[in-house]
Amino acid sequence: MSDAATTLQQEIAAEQRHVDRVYARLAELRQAAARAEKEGYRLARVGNFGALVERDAMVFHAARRRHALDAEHEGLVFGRLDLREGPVLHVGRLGVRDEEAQPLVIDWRAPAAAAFYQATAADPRGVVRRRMIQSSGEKVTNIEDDLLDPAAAPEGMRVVGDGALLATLAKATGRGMRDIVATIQREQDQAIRSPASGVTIVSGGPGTGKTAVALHRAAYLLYSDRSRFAGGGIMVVGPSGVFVEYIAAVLPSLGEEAATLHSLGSIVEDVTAARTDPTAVAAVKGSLRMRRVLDRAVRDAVPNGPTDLRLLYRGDLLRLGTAELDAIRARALPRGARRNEVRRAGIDGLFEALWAQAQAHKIGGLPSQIEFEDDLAERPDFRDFLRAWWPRLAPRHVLAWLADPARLRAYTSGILSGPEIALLADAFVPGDPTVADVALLDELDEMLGRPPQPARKQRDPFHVVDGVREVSTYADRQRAARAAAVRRPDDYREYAHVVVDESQDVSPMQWRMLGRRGRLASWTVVGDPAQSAWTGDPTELARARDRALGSRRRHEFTLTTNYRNSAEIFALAAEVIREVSPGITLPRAVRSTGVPPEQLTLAPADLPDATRKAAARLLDEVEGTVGVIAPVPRRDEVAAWLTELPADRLQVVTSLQAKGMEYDGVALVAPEEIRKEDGARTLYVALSRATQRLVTLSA
Ligand SMILES: Nc1ncnc2c1ncn2[C@@H]1O[C@H](COP(=O)(O)OP(=O)(O)OP(=O)(O)O)[C@@H](O)[C@H]1O
Repeated sequence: MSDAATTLQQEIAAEQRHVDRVYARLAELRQAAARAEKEGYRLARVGNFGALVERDAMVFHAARRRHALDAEHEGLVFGRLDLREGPVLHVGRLGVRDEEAQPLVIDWRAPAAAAFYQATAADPRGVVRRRMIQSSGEKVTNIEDDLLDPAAAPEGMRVVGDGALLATLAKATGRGMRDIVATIQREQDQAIRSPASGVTIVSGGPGTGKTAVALHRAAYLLYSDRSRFAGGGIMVVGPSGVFVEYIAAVLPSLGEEAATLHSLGSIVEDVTAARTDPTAVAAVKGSLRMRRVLDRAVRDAVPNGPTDLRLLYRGDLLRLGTAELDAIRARALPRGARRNEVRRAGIDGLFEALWAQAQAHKIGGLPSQIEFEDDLAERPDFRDFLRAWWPRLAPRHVLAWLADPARLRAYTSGILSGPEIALLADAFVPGDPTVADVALLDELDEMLGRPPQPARKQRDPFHVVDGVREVSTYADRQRAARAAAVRRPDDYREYAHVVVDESQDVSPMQWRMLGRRGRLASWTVVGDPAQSAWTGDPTELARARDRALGSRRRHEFTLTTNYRNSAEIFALAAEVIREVSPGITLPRAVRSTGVPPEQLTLAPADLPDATRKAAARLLDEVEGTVGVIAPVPRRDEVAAWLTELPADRLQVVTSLQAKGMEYDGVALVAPEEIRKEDGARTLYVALSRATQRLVTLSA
C-alpha cells in the first residue's frame, strides 16, 4: 500500500471509531425512546384521565423522536471541523450528545455548524481543517479534507483526499433528488441561513442548486424556530406534479416531514391539474385582466336559468321579465359582493319587486308585506325558481361557462384582444382544468364566496376510545407522530413560510393564488428569469409578484456555479440562451466529461426509430435515469415509441414538465418545435437537464 493509501486508511479508522460511538449512543437513545413509549402505555393502566393525557403526550414525543432517529440513520455523521481553538466538532444530520451531555455530533443547521459550510481558505473562520466523511450505512468509506489555515495546523495534522464535491457530483442521479447536506457550498449556505423573516430571493442559472437550497432552507427554518414554522406550516410550491415527485424525498431524508409540497396545479382544494396549456394560452389565462373577465362571468345569469318569473297570487298574475330579473341581480351584486354570500339580497330584491306589483294590481285582500313574503317563501314553485335563478355556484361551474363561445365573447370583449379571445376558444374543458385554470378557479372561489359548509371529517391517526384519543400499533404511532404537524385543512391559508421554486414561471394570476396562502408568511422565492416561459406582460408580472410578497424586507442571493451539467452540455445550452439574451451572466459548469452533446438531424419518418435507439443507448451509457423530453403536444406520441424500453430508469416528459428536473442522460426530441411553440428559454431549460449525456434529435 502506498503511503497516501495507508494514511487514508488510518484516518478512516480514526473516524470510524467516532462514528461507532455515535451509533452506539444512538442505539441507547432509541431504546430510551422505546422505553418512554412503553412507560406511556403503563400509565394507561393507571386509568385516570390525567394519566391518559400524559401517556398520549409521552407516546407521541417518543414516537416522533424515534422517527427522527430512524430517518437520519444513513450517513449520520458527514463532517468534522478541527478549529484553531476549542474541541474538534463533528457535523451530522442531527445532534447527538453523550451521557454527560457533551456533543458527539452537532446538527448541520446549528450555528456552530455554519463554519463547516462557510469557511474558505481566504476566510477560514477559525477552521484549520475541514473534513468530509463519506459513509455507506454505518461504515466510513472515504474522507476528503480541505486545509483552510495551514499556518495554524498543528504538527502531524494529516490532510487526505481531493474533492468530495466533485466526487459527489459524478455519482449517478436516482429517481429522486438527493439531499446535498454534506456538500453545501458557501454561497448556498448563506442563502439557506438567510433571516427567517421577510422574503429571501435566490436566483441563479440552471443547476446552481436553487431547488436544493430552497429545500434545505425549509429544513433549516424548521430547526431554527420549530414552534413557529412547524406550527404554522411551510408550503413548498413547485411547477409540476412530476417535479414535486422528484423533490419529495429530500425533506424526509433531512428528517423533516412538517412541510407540505404542492404543484401549481394542486394548490386548490379538491383540484389536481396536470395538463398544461400552450404557452400563448397560458399567458392569457395568467394575465390579471382575467379578473375582469371572471368578474363579468360571476355577475351573469346562469346558463339555462329561468328568463322570467310568473306567479299566480290570489288569482292575479305577478310577472318579472328578463330585464327586471337582470336588474334585480345586478342591484344585489354591488362591486365586491360575493354572489354565494348575497343570495339573500337577491331574494329581497324579488320580494320588493313582486310586492310593488301586487300593490299596483290592487289585489283584493292583500295581506301585510311580511305575510305576503312568507306566503311566497313557502310556495314550492317560488322555491324552485330561486334554486334555478340563484343557485349556489362552485368555481368550476362558472369556469365552464367560458367554454361557451357566446359567453366567452361577452366576458372578454373590450378586455382581451381579438387574437387573445381566439386563443381562449376551446381552451376551457369543463371538468378537466389545466394548471393555469387552477389559479382562475381560486380567483373565482374568492369572488363567489362560500356559503357556510358543514365541517369536513379529518382522517385521524388516533383511535377514539371512550372519548380518549389513543394510538395502538407501531404504524399508528409513526403516522400520528408525522401527522401531528401536517394535519391542516386543504384550503389552509395561514402558512408561516412559503417556498416558491421555479418562480420565474408563476403567472400573475398564480401569484395571487399563492399570495392568498401566504398573507402571514415569510417567503423563500427561487428562480431564474432566463428560464422563464412567460410570454405575457413583464411589468404586470412584476407587479403581481410584488403584491403577493408585500412590503416585507427582501434578502437577495445569487448562485453562480452549475453543479448539474457537464461543461460540454452547458456550452450548448448557453449558445441558445445567448441568442435571446446576449449579455446574460451564466453560471460556471464545474465538471467536464469530455463527451460533447450529440446533435442529430433526421428525416421526420426516421424520428421514432432514432429516438428509440438514442434512449436505449443512453440507458446503456449512464447508470442513473434517462429523460426523453418532447414538445408538449407530442409527449404521448413519443412515449408510445419507447414502450419496449425498460421503464424503471426512463421518464418521458414534456418540455414544460422538464422544468427543474434532472437526468443523467437526456434525449431531446424535436428541439426546433419546442423553440417555435414555447420559445428559446424553454429550449434552454430542456438543454440544461442532463448531467452526463445529451442527444438532440431534430426532424
Ligand atoms: N453543494 C452541492 N453539492 C452537491 N450537489 C449539489 C450541490 N448543489 C447542487 N447540487 C446538485 O446540482 C444539481 C442541480 O441542483 P438544483 O436542481 O437544485 O439546481 P437548480 O438551480 O434548481 O436548477 P434549475 O434551475 O436548472 O432547475 C442537483 O443534482 C443537486 O443535487
